[in-house]
Amino acid sequence: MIRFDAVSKNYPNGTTAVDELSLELAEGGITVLVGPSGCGKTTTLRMVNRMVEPTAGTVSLRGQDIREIAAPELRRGIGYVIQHAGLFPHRTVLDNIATVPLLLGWGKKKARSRAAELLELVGLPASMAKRYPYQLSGGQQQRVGVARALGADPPVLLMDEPFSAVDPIVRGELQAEFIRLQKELHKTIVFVTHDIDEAIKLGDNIAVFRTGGKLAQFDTPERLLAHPADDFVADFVGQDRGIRRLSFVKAADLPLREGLVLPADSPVARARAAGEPWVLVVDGDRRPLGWAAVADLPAGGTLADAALTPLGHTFSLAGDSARAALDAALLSPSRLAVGVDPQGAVVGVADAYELSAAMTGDGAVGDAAAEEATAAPGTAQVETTEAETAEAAATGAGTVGTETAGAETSGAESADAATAEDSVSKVPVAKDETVGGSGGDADGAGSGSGGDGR
Ligand SMILES: Nc1ncnc2c1ncn2[C@@H]1O[C@H](COP(=O)(O)OP(=O)(O)OP(=O)(O)O)[C@@H](O)[C@H]1O
Repeated sequence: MIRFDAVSKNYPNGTTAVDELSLELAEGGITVLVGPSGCGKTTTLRMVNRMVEPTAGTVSLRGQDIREIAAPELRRGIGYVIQHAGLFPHRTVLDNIATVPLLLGWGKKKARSRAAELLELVGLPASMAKRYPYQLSGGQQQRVGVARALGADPPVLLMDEPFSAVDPIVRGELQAEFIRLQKELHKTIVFVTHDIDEAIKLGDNIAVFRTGGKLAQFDTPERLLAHPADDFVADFVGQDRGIRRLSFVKAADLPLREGLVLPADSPVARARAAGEPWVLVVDGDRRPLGWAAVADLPAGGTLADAALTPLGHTFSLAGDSARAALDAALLSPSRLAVGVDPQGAVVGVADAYELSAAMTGDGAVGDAAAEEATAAPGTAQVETTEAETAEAAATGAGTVGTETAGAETSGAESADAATAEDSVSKVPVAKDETVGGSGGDADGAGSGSGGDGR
């Protein structure tokens, strides 16, 4: 639904921020733009809401060239979340969230009641409504930023490093909450991060950029991990991509052995006949009781007479990934992983070798989709020059510097002064002008990000 056709952005100083980008972002999905600093992620994101205008090519939204849509109208349907949330410091949490509905002329009561709903939606207690941003933690502020962007229920959300400024634990919580929220809302989300783990966790599709604004690969997380298009992507994705890839292989598809699973009333001789050092003893409902070490079994009788070693943890064939299965094998006293069905009954066991062979051999489990992977254009990496780096620092493009509360407050104040519907058109302009002062876009649209959540 968002489509880039041969889109480039060149700045007068000779920087190519985005180079002939062609990309189609799925409706209702999360597309993550990832890559090293200065590779054009933020520029690409801002071309979607016309904060940056392309030098060449076309960006279209649901089939319509966005140049045909007035920027204020376009932005009404596009929520915008930035690093550090960019909340208005002099407004309460509730009024921050109500910003866009108020600008749209909803009236105070309706806007605030919508804001209260959104507060709950992002997992914040109603008691926080009257607080000011400085009275919230970084993670809470970020939730308010997300709630504000959702104010007018826009179908599209642009998120620029929204979780980068919080510690890893809070970040994990925000990511989990975000996944939950998206399951409910099905927004079309473009999400910028420099963190490949975050990209893999959140993205339905991932666009990896290299310096020079070139798209290196556009793929699902699974395919990116299984088939990086070139050395640059492989390096960027990381050394442990094999292990991480297992998260996308369903445990249900793994081959398991049943011969080592024996009911407690089985004769000891049967366990010996299995020819393996361990057997798994189960009850009448095939629930696991524990491991029996064959070498330590009594001479006769049944497995009910044997001393059992506790199980370790099992993995679920219904919901777990191959990664959980491999983990279960590595931690198991027998080095065998136990797969159970939703009722907790044992389906079978496998060791780490069998599991990894199934996952990495010819015709490996979960590889069918990966086979469809298309090779991405493997263009040479363009190094960022020192001058460009200095330019980036000076303009503060995509950095916190442009996203100061002060800049956003000015935008807000301008908005407050204008009439409601009018201010919808004026806010982005006021904001761009304010921020543009720190080094604007060549088109005069301003390179700074706004904080009005739209
Ligand atoms: N207004 C501008 N004028 C000149 N060059 C610019 C301008 N804005 C951005 N650039 C350059 O365009 C390139 C891409 O910048 P962009 O902010 O899109 O990168 P990014 O991938 O988001 O980086 P980061 O992860 O560091 O935020 C950089 O080299 C940057 O210096």
